[in-house]
Amino acid sequence: MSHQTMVKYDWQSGSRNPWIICCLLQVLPRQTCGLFTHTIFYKQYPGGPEELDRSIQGGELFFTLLFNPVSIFMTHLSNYGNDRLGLYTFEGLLKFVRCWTRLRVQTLPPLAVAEKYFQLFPAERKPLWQNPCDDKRHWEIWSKENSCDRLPQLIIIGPQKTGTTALHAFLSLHPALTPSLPSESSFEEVQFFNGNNYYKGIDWYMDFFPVSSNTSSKLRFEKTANYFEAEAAPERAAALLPRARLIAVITSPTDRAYSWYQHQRAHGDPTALNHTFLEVVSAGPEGSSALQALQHRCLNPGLFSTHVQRWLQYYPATQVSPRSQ
Ligand SMILES: Nc1ncnc2c1ncn2[C@@H]1O[C@H](COP(=O)(O)OS(=O)(=O)O)[C@@H](OP(=O)(O)O)[C@H]1O
Repeated sequence: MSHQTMVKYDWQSGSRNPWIICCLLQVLPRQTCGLFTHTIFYKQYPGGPEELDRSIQGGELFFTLLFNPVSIFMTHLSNYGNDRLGLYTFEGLLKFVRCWTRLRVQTLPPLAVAEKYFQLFPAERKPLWQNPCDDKRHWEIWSKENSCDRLPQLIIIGPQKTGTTALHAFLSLHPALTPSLPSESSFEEVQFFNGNNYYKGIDWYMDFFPVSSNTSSKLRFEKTANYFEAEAAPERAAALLPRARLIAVITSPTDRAYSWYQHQRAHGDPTALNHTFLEVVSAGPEGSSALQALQHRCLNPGLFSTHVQRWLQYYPATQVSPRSQ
């Protein structure tokens, strides 16, 4: 057997590493890259060729195929024509499966596989970023320029109008804390876990936390006040920053709602300018959609229990610090 390249994607690590359908492009999830991304000889297979044969004949590779509805194995395109170790591996695997199981093995062109995959795993149409530093295999194939010291350990999650700007300013003065860099569009807020910035990826997020020699020992933090009520934020934050500490500021929901109403008036929101606070908070279903939307923004973040409970589904209570003003 001559030299060949085999790339194996490990489906058994349990890590969710999905990709997305974006701009009409279907990108299949590339699972954790497990074994070989370099050229190897059959005889030099780690543990000996019998290890590879064992994996094919009822071992790890066989189980990978057995337990996953869709298996994707890749080889580098340039090696595709003469990847003899790949051909050996998969011919052997298919023979073994046909001989010993009743599985009907199907092959499909890439687009059809993508369609099938997203049909089976619709939740994976959207990404859920995880910390590459938590898995040695991810970390090893990650860009050399990246560092594990570029994610926050503390997040002020809001809600809006509870004094989060002041809290952010006070914490920024502390010598042991480093705030995220200000955003051009949203000032001190990064706005990553709650909206479309999330799709810009973790490199985009990490750029808010530059590493420098005198800050690496400091605790990095960011504040985004509308993470608190954003439905997707707890799961996303916990996937990337499972050990982060969170601060939520709890204040009177009425004061908070009124502050938001005034905020909107100050920003020239016509609905807030044309209605009293009482009209906004007491509007019924017959009110205009703009009025309903304003009412929602006034009241929804104040449903503290609902939102805190959602965060507690993803973070242990010991990491969430509700703070009253
Ligand atoms: N230390 C302290 N204690 C209590 N309240 C405080 C404090 N600092 C600021 N504030 C009041 O908080 C309101 C602004 O909240 P935020 O900074 O969270 O607003 S924002 O969501 O970032 O826009 C805003 O409330 P209103 O003045 O009622 O609008 C601030 O006055």
